[in-house]
Order: sequence, then C-alpha cells, then structure tokens
Amino acid sequence: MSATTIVSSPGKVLAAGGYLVLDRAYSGVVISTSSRFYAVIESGDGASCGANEIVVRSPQFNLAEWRYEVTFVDGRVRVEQLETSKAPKTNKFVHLALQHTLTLALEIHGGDPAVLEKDLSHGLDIAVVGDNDFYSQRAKLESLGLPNTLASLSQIPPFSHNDVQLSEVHKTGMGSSAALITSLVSALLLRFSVISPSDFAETGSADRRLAHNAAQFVHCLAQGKVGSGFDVAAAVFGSQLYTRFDPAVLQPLMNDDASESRALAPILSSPAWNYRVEPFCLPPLTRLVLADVDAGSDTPSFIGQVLKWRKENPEAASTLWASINQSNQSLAKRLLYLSQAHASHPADYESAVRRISDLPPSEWQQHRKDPNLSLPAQVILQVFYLVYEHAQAIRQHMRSMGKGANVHIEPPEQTALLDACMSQAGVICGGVPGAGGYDAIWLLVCEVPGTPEEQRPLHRVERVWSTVKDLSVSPLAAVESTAHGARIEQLDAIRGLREAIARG
Ligand SMILES: Nc1ncnc2c1ncn2[C@@H]1O[C@H](COP(=O)(O)OP(=O)(O)OP(=O)(O)O)[C@@H](O)[C@H]1O
Ligand SMILES: C[C@@](O)(CCOP(=O)(O)O)CC(=O)O
Repeated sequence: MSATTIVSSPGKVLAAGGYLVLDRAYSGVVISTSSRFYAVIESGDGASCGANEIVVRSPQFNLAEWRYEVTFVDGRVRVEQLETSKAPKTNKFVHLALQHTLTLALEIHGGDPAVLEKDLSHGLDIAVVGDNDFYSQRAKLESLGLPNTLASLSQIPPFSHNDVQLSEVHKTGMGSSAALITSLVSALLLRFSVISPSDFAETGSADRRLAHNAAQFVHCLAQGKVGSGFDVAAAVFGSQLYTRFDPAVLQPLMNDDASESRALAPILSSPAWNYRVEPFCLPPLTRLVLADVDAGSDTPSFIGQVLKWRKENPEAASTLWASINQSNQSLAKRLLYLSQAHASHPADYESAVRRISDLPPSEWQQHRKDPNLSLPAQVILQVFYLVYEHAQAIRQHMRSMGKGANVHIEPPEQTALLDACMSQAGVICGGVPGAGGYDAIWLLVCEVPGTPEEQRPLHRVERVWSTVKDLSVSPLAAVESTAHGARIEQLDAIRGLREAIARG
C-alpha cells in the first residue's frame, strides 16, 4: 500500500430526466463533469493524530476539521467524534462514511480487526477538497475586481479557500456531497484492502459496483432518504443513461438502528442492486457549458410537490411523463448517433458543425440541403436540428410539469435567459438541470478548434450572460468528463492538490 491513497470523483448534470428518474420505469441523461472531488488519505504518522484516530480536514473552509476515534468491541467497529475536533458542527456525511465503510471492511475481513488496526496504527489523515466549480466563486471574483467570466475563473487558483465555514458556503448544484462521499468511501475501501486498485479501475467490475453500492447507501443515510441516486452513479461511473435501483434493496438499512446492527456486506454486494448504467457521451466538436444562476431553489420541496401532483392527477401525469420520456430518449439517441456519425464520417461531421456554428438553430432547417455540404453532412446537420427540437420539447414539457405542480421548474426568468441563449449562432440545446428552479442552466454549444474568439458560440453565450437583466449568471469552468467516473490519482499529477491539502 503506497503512503497516499487518492480517489477523485466527478460532479454531475442531469440534463434530461429530472423527476422521471425517481421512477425505475424511466431513465435520465446524466453528464459527468471535469470538476472533481478528491479524498486524500495519508498515514497520520503519529504526529497529526494518534493510533486509531482519523482526522478529516476540509482545507477550503474555516474550522473544518473533524477528529474521530476508532474502537473495536465485540467484533464491531465504532467511529466516534472526539471533542478535540476544531469544527463547531458535526459532519454527518463524513461521519457516516467512516462508520459504515469501516464496518463493511471489518465484515469483509471476517470480523478480524487486525487488518484495520494495522492500517490505523499511526492514525489516518484525510483531506477532502473539491474543484472550485462546486462552490460559487461570485464573491471571490468580486473581491478580485474581476467580471463573471470563464476567463476570470481561470485566474482563481485551484481548490481555492472559500473564506467561510462549510455551512455558509453557496453550492452550485454540481453534487458536492455525492462526489465527496464517493471519493471518500472508495479511497477507504482501497486503503483497507476491501477492493483492489486494478478491479476498481474497471467500469463494470465487482469492486467498482461495491464502491457504488456503499457510497449510495452512505449518501442515502446521510440525506435521510433514498433519492434516485443519479448523482452517486455519475460520481462512480461517469456520463451515462441512468436507470435507478429499486429502493427496497436499501430499506433494511435505512434506519439508524438497523444500519448499526445488520450486516452490510450481504446487502451491499447483493445482486438485488438493479440500477442500469448505459454508455453515454456528448458528441465531438461540442462543449457542455454550465452556469450558476443567482438564487438557489428548495429542491426537496419541489420534489414533494411534483410527486404529490403526479399522485393526485394520475392520468394527466402519465400522459406528460410519457411525452417527456419520449423526448428524453430521442434526445439521448440523437446525441449518440452524432458520435457515431463523427466516427464514420469525420470530415462531413466537421463541415456540418462548422455550418451550424454560424447560424442560430431556428435557421438550421433552411440549410439542410445546402449544396456546399456533402450528403452525409446534410444528414448530420439535420440530426443536430432534431437534437435542438427534442431539447426544446423537453423544456416545454418541464414547464407544463411545473405549471401542474405549481412550482417553477423553469421559472420565467430562466425561460427568457435560455431563449436568449438559444437564439445565438452555434448553440445547440440547453435547459435547467435536475430539479430545475433558479439554480443553474446547462447548454451544449458547437466548439470547433481554431474558430476566432469573436465567432465562438461560447463567446456569444457569455455576451448574453453579461447583459441579462433579472438574474446574475456566473459561468462554471466545467466541461464534460469522459474519464468514466471515479479514479485513483497521484498527488503530484493534480495541479494545486499538494498545496491545498498542506493548508491547515
Ligand atoms: N468540502 C467538504 N468537506 C466536508 N464535507 C463536505 C464538503 N462538501 C460537502 N460536504 C458535506 O456534504 C453536505 C452537503 O450536502 P447536500 O446534500 O446539502 O449538498 P448537495 O446537494 O450535494 O450540494 P450540491 O449539489 O449543490 O453540490 C455538507 O453538509 C457536508 O456534510
Ligand atoms: C428531481 C430529481 O430527479 C433530480 C434532482 O437533481 P438536482 O439535485 O437538482 O441536480 C431528484 C433525484 O433524481 O433524486
């Protein structure tokens, strides 16, 4: 075992499938992001902590250090927070991750604490840090006198300090807790030799699935509910078409007493975990663009209201769910078709993207028989138009859902913002991610290398954002991650990581 164990996990965007994905009958289009969370485990070396102690530090926040003591009694492991912790509040997510991952490790090692005790003999020092995108950088940009642009974001050092306590930070909706739990649980499973690095590196392996199931369990327990789990699935497996697991698999563990007394291994490695992860990626020569929008929304209350409306209006909801599902599936299919088209006809594909880069989507149809384009390029252009149409239909349906349930899934200000973006040349599609509300928007834009800055669709979008009235729109730096989810990292390969974890 090397001295340092590091696992990183990506953030997520649910581009299509919000609310539907809570139901196993439907799947969601999940895009994982280049922004990642890192869990870095080092031996405490007896200096920062003693034997059987674990200190978890979050060096991007004030007073974010939690200390735990690990004890082994009657074949059980207990993780308890110590009073010497610097943090004024407990961290349920971190505590549950430690408790249950160690419990699982002890079970897998046959109840013999020797392996764990050996790894804990000098204590463990764990630092958790997230890329800047997970937290709003508005205040930092303002303090630096910089405008809200992508160029400004690149001037903020990696893993920047947020200058507040964790409970006060403005999150951006990228799934910080799911990425954190996935990295932490996976790193602990590796550290305690429950899973092997080579197996974990393989997408469909039993070890990776165990890491997923354990992270999913801890995340559900910390949140106090079993959600769809798309955020943890993205953190573990990367971009995908996600179909949830039957929540019944976790039910036996979902109250605190049960999770302490029942064996975890049989449930966490059970074949009853029936989630489906189908491959998905965005098409070449396009770029995912995300922005954090001023005010957050109360997502849990949105979910309650939408589900209540669905229950009370089964016929209307069933028709609407079916229409949304059809549009979601069509969107995913056309996007995947575009990747195939690029693989088989790269030159035609590029000429089609160049063509639509100069035109707003409402004009693409007129150019579908452009004599300057080859026949395959014309087909590709047409498919891009269908992508636009499906995404617009999804937006319309989601507004209907919001109207029915009386919640602002795509609030009028977001509609105006998205419409303004969609009228720009080279913008392909977009929407409000996940549960919607005021939180964020996502867009897919054409991005052909070598395009002069002024003509880049991204540049046009940033211009729209800088002039928009009713909302404050702040870009996020993330693009799509094609790295297939969680991965083991080397400390010096990640810019700024060594410096970040060295902070007190
Ligand atoms: N950097 C961090 N260090 C330690 N704990 C963290 C960190 N970031 C998040 N957490 C844990 O995750 C919890 C936040 O979880 P919550 O479910 O509210 O966020 P989320 O929905 O994942 O947020 P978002 O999707 O906006 O990133 C915090 O209370 C804390 O326990
Ligand atoms: C509404 C829902 O389908 C998506 C919520 O997504 P987000 O947290 O808003 O990105 C809930 C869920 O899938 O757990």
